[in-house]
Amino acid sequence: MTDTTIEVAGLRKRYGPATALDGMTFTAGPGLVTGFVGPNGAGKSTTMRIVLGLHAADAGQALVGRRPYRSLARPLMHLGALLDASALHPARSGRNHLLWLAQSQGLGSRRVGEVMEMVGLGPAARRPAGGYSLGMRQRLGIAAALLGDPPAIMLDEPFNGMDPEGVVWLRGFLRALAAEGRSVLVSSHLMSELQGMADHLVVAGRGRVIADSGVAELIAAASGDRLRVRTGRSAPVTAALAAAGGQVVQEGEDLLVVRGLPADQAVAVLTAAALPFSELAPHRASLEEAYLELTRDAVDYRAAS
Ligand SMILES: Nc1ncnc2c1ncn2[C@@H]1O[C@H](COP(=O)(O)OP(=O)(O)OP(=O)(O)O)[C@@H](O)[C@H]1O
Repeated sequence: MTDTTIEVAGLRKRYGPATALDGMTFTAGPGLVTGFVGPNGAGKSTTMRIVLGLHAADAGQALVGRRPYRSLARPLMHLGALLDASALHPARSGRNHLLWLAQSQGLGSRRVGEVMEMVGLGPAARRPAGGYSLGMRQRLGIAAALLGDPPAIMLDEPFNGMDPEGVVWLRGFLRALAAEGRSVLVSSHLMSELQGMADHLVVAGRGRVIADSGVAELIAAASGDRLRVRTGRSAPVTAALAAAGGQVVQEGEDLLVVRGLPADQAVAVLTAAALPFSELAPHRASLEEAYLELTRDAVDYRAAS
């Protein structure tokens, strides 16, 4: 498969007085699911619109396989994208919507049937798309993105409106696309959707990248050297671990968080003192915790607490 990295470099964009992009720079490479996350207004959709040539950047460039999207003769065969799942003719069936798209790109009708089946819309193919649920429209949009069997896929908030079964399906589906060597860029503002799926995370805030890192590294950094200790005897356990050099914080009735003490040493201390515990393990941060840590200073629209 050709290397079709999605690359944005130094993108700037203003809408009147509002700065939407302020030097957005990152790449989404082959074989990886890259999560593109950030608070509302961070510039994710604007970046994707510029990649597709729908909006012009004031500065910087966006490339797909080293070429601007607009210069590609048959773009659906290079990059498949879903920006707005509701952009369809309500009276047209899902199948006819795709047929119309396929014809515009010189693709045959067989591929339409294939992609409808891939996204699980086979049984609803001939129903008017106006009657599709949001989750079904997302599936139709993903089918459209796959029409040209492109080596790069870019989806804006594809989990929106999906039921839990749909979320599980889409996670596995995107992982499989990446495993075939495709570049997969997926925006979201719910970390839970990306947990266990994204290999790489680009975190945007106020129009620029504030973190660009492998998911494993991000989680390790946010996890720190903390231990979770669950015990019914918090007071003597706290005293014993503190005496061994740990900094102990009580997080719940029977839950302690300990810094500065390796797990094997903590076990040895508690065992020697014959103190009981039902859990003792390194704390592993969720992707959500890692993200909140990173974006603490970049949230424009935080709800009043
Ligand atoms: N067509 C437009 N006209 C005016 N302002 C715009 C336009 N598109 C985006 N903006 C502004 O640019 C900024 C970035 O918006 P954008 O939609 O790219 O963010 P986002 O990260 O996709 O947010 P969300 O998570 O809410 O979808 C926001 O301040 C937004 O109000």
